[in-house]
Amino acid sequence: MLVQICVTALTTALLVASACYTESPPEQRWWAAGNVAVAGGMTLSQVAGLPLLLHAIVSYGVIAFGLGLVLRGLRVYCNESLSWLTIAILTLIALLVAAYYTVLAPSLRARLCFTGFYFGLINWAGALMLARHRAWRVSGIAIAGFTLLGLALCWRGAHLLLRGEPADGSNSLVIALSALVVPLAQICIAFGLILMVMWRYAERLRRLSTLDALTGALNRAGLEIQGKRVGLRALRGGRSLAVIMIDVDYFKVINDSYGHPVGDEVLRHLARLLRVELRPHDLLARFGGEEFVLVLDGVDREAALKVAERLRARIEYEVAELEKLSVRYTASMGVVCSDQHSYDLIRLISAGDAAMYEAKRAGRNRVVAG
Ligand SMILES: Nc1nc2c(ncn2[C@@H]2O[C@H](COP(=O)(O)OP(=O)(O)OP(=O)(O)O)[C@@H](O)[C@H]2O)c(=O)[nH]1
Repeated sequence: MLVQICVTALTTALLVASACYTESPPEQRWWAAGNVAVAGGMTLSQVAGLPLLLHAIVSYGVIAFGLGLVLRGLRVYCNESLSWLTIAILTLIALLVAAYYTVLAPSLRARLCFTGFYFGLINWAGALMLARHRAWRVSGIAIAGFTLLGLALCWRGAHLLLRGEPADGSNSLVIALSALVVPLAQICIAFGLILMVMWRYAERLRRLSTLDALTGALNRAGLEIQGKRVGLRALRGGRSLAVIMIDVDYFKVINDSYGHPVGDEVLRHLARLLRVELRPHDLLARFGGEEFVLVLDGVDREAALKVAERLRARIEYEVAELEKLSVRYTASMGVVCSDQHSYDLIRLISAGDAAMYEAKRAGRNRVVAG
C-alpha cells in the first residue's frame, strides 16, 4: 500500500505540475484536482489512529469525489460535460455504503469489496468515455490505464468476496499482483492524460501553422505540404491535376470605399463560397492578399474550365451580406492543367497566375486557360 500511495503522490504531482502551465486546458485542471482528492482520500484511509468517521467513511467519499472530478475532466476533453449532481451522487453512494458497513453492519471485508468494485467501475466508465471518443491512437495509453486499474480493483473486490477477511488474503498472489498492477495503471493514466493534452496542442499548432487565420483556407505552407501530396497522388494514379488561380477584381477599391474590415469580410465570404462549391478532397488555399488557389485532383482542362466558369458566375451573382451593407464583387481566374504543363505545383501555379493576369488584362471577371 505504501508503494501505491507513493505512486499516487508522484502521478498527482505530475498532473498538478502540468496543469500549472498557464495555457493548460480546463480538463487538465480537473484531472489534477481529482488526483489530489484521490491521493488525499487514500492517505486518510491509511492513517491509523484517525477517528473512524474520517478513516473508514470520509476517506472513501473523498476518493469517489476525486474520481468524479477525473470523469468530469474526461467529459470536458470529449467536448461534453458531467454535472455536479452526478459527482455528488457518486460521492454520496461511497459515503453511505462505507457508513453502512462501518456503523450499521460493521464488516471490513464488505467495505473493501464494495469500494473495490465501485472504484473499479468508475475507472471503467472513464475508459468507456475515452473509447467512445474514438481517438484510439491519442488516448490508447489512458484507456489501457483506466481499464487495467478497473480490472485490478474489481479483481481485488472479487477476491475479498470469495476468500474472506482481508487479513487472510493479504499474502495471496492476487493481492500481490494487484499491488503491482494498480501503480502501473496509475502511471499509465497520468502519462496517457498528459499525452492526450500534448497531442491536442501539437494538432492545434500544426493547424495554426498551415491555415490562414482570416479565411480558414490553407496558407502557403499548408498548400506546399498538401499540394505536394495531392500532386503525387494524381501522378501515381495517372489522373489530371488542375489548378485554378482566383483573384478578386478591384479589391483595393472595396478596401478604400468601405474600409479594411469589410475587405476582410469579403475575403471570408469568398472562401466560404469556394468551399461550398468544392469536393471534400479539393484543396483551397489563400495564396496572398486577395488571391486564392484551387487544386483539383482528377480534373482535366475542360472540366476545370467548367468549374472555374461556374465559380466565376456564382461569385458575380452572389451578394456578400455584411452587417449594414451588401457588397458585390467579381473575380478573374486562370486555369491550368497537368495535361498541358507538369505535375509540379510551383510551375502550375506560376502558369495559372500568368493566365489569371491575362484575364485581368482582358477586362476582368472572366476565365482564361493557360
Ligand atoms: N482587407 C484586406 N485587404 C487586403 C488583405 N491583403 C491584401 N489586401 C489589399 O488588397 C489590395 C490589393 O490591391 P491590388 O493589388 O491593387 O489589386 P486590386 O485592387 O484587386 O486590382 P486588380 O487585382 O487589378 O483587379 C491592396 O489594397 C491590399 O492592401 C487582407 O488580408 N485584408
